[in-house]
Amino acid sequence: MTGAPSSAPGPGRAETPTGRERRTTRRAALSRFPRHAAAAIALAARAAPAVFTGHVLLTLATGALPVAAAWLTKLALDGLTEGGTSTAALVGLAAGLAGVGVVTAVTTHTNQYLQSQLERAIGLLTQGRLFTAVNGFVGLERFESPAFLDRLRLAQQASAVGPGQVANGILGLSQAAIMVTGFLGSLFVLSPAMTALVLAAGVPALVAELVLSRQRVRLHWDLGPTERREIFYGQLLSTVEAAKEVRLFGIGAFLQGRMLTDRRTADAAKALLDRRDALVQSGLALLAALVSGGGVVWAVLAARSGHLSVGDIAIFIAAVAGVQGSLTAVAGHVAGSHEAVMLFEHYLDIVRCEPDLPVAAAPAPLPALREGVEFRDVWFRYSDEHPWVLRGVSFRLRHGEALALVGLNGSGKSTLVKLLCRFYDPTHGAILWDGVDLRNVDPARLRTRIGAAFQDYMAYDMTAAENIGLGDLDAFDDAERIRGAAERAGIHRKLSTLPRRYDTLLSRRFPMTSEDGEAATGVVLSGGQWQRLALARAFLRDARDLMVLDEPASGLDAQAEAEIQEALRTHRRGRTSLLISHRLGSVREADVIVVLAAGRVVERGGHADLMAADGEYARLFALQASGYRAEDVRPGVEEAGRR
Ligand SMILES: Nc1ncnc2c1ncn2[C@@H]1O[C@H](COP(=O)(O)OP(=O)(O)OP(=O)(O)O)[C@@H](O)[C@H]1O
Repeated sequence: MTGAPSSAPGPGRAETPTGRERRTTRRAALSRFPRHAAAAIALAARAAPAVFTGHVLLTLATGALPVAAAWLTKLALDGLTEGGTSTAALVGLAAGLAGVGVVTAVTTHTNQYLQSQLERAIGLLTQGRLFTAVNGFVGLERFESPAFLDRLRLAQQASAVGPGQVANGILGLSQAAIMVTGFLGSLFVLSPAMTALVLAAGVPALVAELVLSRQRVRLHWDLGPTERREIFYGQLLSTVEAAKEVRLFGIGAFLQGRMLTDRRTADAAKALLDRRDALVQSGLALLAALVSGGGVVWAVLAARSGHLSVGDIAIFIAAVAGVQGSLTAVAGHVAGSHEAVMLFEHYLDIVRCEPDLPVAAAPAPLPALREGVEFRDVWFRYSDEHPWVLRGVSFRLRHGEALALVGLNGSGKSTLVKLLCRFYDPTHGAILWDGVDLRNVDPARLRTRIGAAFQDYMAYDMTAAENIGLGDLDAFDDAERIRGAAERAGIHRKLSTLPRRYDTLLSRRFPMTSEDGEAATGVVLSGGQWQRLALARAFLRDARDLMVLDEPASGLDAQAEAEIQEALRTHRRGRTSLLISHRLGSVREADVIVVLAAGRVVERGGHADLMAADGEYARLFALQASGYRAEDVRPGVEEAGRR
């Protein structure tokens, strides 16, 4: 195959919505509101059923209390001014008022506590579900998509507080509705015209709040990349990994400038919305003040002409304020829950996301490797927008064989390994495990069969034992196996001398407590020591069918490299392995060497054959060997180096 396949779907494309798609999504979001609000409420109820029930009951009860207080006040005032009411009845009304006050005070704080408890329970449940979903993405493509990362950030925010906000918003809405109904009823008895006026004045507030809440959600989304960049610059300025270069190159102020520019951009957009918010709210507040002011004038004149009693005036003032306050609260709760539901959608999008790589409904079984792995005309690019990285790669790795991949930087070696672990699927062509296409097997099952040390290995801020044990959770607490792996990776001696040996924290990021309960300092390993630790982690999985080592010795000193090469040679014997290395001295003993150039296999064969062919491999080998001229190497050492 010579030409590049033309219609390959790129893995990143599906996650990058266009402006039109985003607008359609927003419109559709409104129609999905009831369904998603119901999902959020159901989630809240499931997180802590008893707390949720208590919170609902108290919230609804709190809605009726102000109406009851207003009526009790009216009756007491009328009783006092109009006469004919017994003292016992007046005392009863006063006691009722006091009782309402006591119940209000108690329920308010109890309800606040229940609300906090509910939010914590929801946060725990949703964070768990969110990261279960994230862990379920078997590939890497989503983690490289800016749209996905924005959605994940919003989902994290929304999952922690979203369902609680939705529940509170809807409960608050019900509470405000009870209050509005109670006060509207009271007001209607006194003045139907005023009731209509107060109600009409509340409608613009509702509409305005809805529009503003949509704008706020849109702003959250639009500012996603800016805010993530700001966090990125902030991390560069505050993590030890970047601190060296930041100081040496004197780029602290430069990065800080970029961070603050992003912050200013985000702040300017937020300030614009806040100004709009303030303007609209002030206008609405003015309207409300005019309506209630006019109402009070009318009530006083009506009382003067004998149409209203003193108690009527009291309940009128309470009702106008109550209706207006409740309508504002209704608008606020509608907007709040609308905003929370729209944010909660990001959470739902992630937890209900389709698998990132197609997983067969009935995956093919993946028994131990018997024949080998075959790359069959594999073409790959990271997305439609990216250039081809692999262009029709075909080769076989036979069972029990040690295969080395060599080639210049960027020729596609690590990409091949990522495809082999099925972090991505080939755009065209296939990778076959004993003849079975990797697309047809369960990725988790495939990975249990592979041991690997990646070029960009992880240095976990955990103890030494944990750093190795993560290689195989079955051996996580198996000190013997962990020590064995460390010995083979040549890091045991170093780990044995650490303050708490294998239990020493390999980080200064977190506090460590020593055996006597005192605070102790974590230890920092050198680059080469970390690389040995990463190798030990890989060795812990060495009973797996296939060992993949991507530049396992790039950071090691000459002696360590010789030791590791020896360990790898011993390990490879009779096992299937794939080694990537730029140090051609370490690949010469491989059974097969595959040379990649610009995503194509340009040579393959044993070291001697490739040297005899005098092609790309021989050129690279000679170039590297010229750095070790024979006259500079003592005879014994030269021999040892060749072993
Ligand atoms: N996640 C990614 N998204 C987009 N392009 C990528 C990604 N990873 C690698 N590439 C590109 O793919 C090409 C091959 O990269 P790869 O890491 O496979 O090369 P390599 O042969 O392992 O290089 P090296 O010897 O430097 O490790 C490079 O041009 C690189 O820019």
